[in-house]
Amino acid sequence: MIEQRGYHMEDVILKMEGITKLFPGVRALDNVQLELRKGEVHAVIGENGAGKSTLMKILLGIYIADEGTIVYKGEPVRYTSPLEALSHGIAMIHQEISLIPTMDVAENIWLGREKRFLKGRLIDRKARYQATEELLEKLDIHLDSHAIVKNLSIAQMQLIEIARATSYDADVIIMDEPTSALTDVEIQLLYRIIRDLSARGVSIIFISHKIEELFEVCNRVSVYRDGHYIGTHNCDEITQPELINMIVGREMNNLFPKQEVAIGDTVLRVEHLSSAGVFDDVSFEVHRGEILGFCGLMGAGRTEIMRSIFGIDPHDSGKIVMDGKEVRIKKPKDAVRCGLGMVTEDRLRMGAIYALSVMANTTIAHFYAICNKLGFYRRSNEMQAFSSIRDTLSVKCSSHKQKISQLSGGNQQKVIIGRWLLTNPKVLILDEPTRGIDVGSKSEIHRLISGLAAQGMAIIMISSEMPEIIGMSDRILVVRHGKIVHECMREDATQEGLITYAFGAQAN
Ligand SMILES: Nc1ncnc2c1ncn2[C@@H]1O[C@H](COP(=O)(O)OP(=O)(O)OP(=O)(O)O)[C@@H](O)[C@H]1O
Repeated sequence: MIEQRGYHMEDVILKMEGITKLFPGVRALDNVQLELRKGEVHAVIGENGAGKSTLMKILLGIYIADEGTIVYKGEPVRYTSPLEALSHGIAMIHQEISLIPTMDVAENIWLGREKRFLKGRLIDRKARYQATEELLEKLDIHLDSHAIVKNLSIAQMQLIEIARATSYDADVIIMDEPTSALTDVEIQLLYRIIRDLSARGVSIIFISHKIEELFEVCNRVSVYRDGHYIGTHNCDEITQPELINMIVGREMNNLFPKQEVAIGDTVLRVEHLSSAGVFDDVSFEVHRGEILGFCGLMGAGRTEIMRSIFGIDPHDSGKIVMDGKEVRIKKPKDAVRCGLGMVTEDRLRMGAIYALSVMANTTIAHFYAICNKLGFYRRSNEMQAFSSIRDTLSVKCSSHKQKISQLSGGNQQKVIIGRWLLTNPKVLILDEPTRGIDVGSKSEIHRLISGLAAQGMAIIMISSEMPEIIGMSDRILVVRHGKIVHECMREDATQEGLITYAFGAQAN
């Protein structure tokens, strides 16, 4: 828990009250409130579509509330743009990286506000790099201020975003799922930065779906559900199950509903697969009905191995064998023909077609199956396929015609996952299937994955969440620096053991 010092923790810096926001056909927020105190880390939590982003967008002036008031530092305010909010000390760090890839770290941080001389005609480059180094040092971020952003990892980019927000001397920083692309070590660094900012009196709004992390880093938590405010608690006065109850509005006693399934024959065998500098001599097999978990640190090569098996990226050597026969997969189309399906990690960028409806986005990879025997499109088949996914994954949308772009981030993800679930492959590869997805829907997706395995599908699941890997997999492989370094059965897996192998230390 963070200690507050040097100011009164009771000082309220921001109060949003009675906030209501209507979109055509949706009451996104209904009489909602949020109270932020000086120097606190305040978690904002709720299911996908609960209204968290809409509330933040109202604070930043991206949307105008239909009703309600915002009082900031004792004054009623109504900003008209994020830039205006920023100039008053409210900064937001988005999940999507908003840096310019071809510029370096320092240029990105000070873009548009560099120190100038010669009547503003020349930028003071020396001052820019000096200020960057001081800023990075203060935050203990080890990055070269001259490094070009496109050569950095997503995690490093996120750290630059954080550095940029702090460089504005913001009083309030909103962090939208800040740890979703970070490794365990970077998460610890981020927590330290947050504690440090908080100790200096900066208030942080922390949006996250990872319940455990709230207890590690937040002082209070406000819960929202279906556009309603449910309540606010001190994190040390509420238990994890109580919080989950508030979020989902019902008892959740089985977070990992894994069914015991008899494991069948080998479906997919990968032999000595290598790609120079990316992964090396990877061999494994997966059986019918089995859930094979792939864990490891971010950047360990798990995604790259799967992308190569699925034909998105090439490999240099090795064999892929499906049902006993060697197959050549050069592009994803070949993989689909062999009976593979893959839900990629960056499914929103790779998968969502924003101009199309929720229904079209769900059924697009399933098109032939929704036609009748003569090959004519059947709307009723499409409706049925869509409804089954909408209901199983609780996709929140106002109608099947709604544009996917209007759905909350988590609901968009559910649609893309649902799309692949409909194609009924022999082997389904899921890369971080529940990242960004709320706790209730997570458990629905787990139930669905487990149900698919029970029907004989082989599942390969990459996840960075250890409880998810251990809770769902029959067998677990640990990848480190592009190699499989450990294999264990579910009953022998412990979080500490897996993490030890992932970090490369010797486990006992
Ligand atoms: N521009 C829009 N047009 C129509 N409906 C919208 C728009 N933006 C949001 N909504 C709706 O408002 C509701 C709240 O969405 P919001 O994005 O605030 O949820 P969220 O809590 O941030 O969810 P997530 O965790 O999935 O990001 C959803 O039902 C969403 O479909």
